[in-house]
Amino acid sequence: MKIYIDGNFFEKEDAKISVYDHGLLYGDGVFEGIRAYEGVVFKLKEHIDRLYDSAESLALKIQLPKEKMEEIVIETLKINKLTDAYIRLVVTRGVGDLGLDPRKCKYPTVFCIAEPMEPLLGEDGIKVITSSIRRLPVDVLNPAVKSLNYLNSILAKIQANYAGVHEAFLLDSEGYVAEGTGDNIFVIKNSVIKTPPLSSSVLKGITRDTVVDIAKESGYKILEEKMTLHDLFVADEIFITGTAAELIHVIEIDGRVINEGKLGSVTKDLSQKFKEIRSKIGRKVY
Ligand SMILES: Cc1ncc(COP(=O)(O)O)c(CNc2cccc(C(=O)O)c2)c1O
Repeated sequence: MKIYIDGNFFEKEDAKISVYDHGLLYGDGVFEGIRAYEGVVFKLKEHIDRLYDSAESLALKIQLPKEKMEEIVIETLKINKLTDAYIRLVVTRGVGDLGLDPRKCKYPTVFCIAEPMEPLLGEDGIKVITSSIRRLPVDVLNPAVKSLNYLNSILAKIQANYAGVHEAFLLDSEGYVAEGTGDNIFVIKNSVIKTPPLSSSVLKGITRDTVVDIAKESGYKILEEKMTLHDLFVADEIFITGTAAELIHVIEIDGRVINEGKLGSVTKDLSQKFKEIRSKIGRKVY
């Protein structure tokens, strides 16, 4: 595997960044997780737009134009001859003396990893718990910014691991359901689809947006609405969405079995429609 770092490609074992990189020292940076299917990078423009918005929100100036950043992703896939891949694109504040002041860093570090990833066949559903760790409030560290600060999610994931389940859901500071550690949440009740609004401390997931569009085009009633754990406990169906996860149904939450532990018809329909389009919307590599 060849890794892109600041204009050059390195073999995996030689792909290193400085210990003075503020991305490492302080989590000062942003990233995107992107997927390519059959030689098409799914919604590459949308991912690059979100990356630059996240950077802008942190006053992190990316000198490279968006077009160049897109080419970095394409070139990284080409040099590794990948068609179905998971891509990690990272921009840090850059190398600077010790001390968190961003002005110590003269220019950002940019690196891109691409690894083979077969499209998920749709796991057999997941069990989740509700974490006691609350999602960061929008006025503390806005989850809309996809930063390198993932400890909030990691602490919740540790709780899921100890509970022996796949995933943890986080509530926002008001107690409403926010999102998973690396995924958005959808709930179906009486054929109405709901997903937490951005004001519930969630990342505006690109898969989430795609599923909302598919649902609307399919004629479903879909709402962005604050939800409580009660809404999830009595749901007909629950599923999560994310670039890595795609769509995966939840079979149990905090011990409550959902839809008898089976894949629901709405989730199945949306998942099939997502699989149909995932290699058709985006940027061709070859
Ligand atoms: C907190 C959070 N919420 C929602 C999503 C889903 O967004 P997208 O539909 O745009 O992917 C994410 C993104 N989730 C994500 C992205 C990259 C890597 C990993 C990982 O688990 O290694 C997880 C995320 O990190």
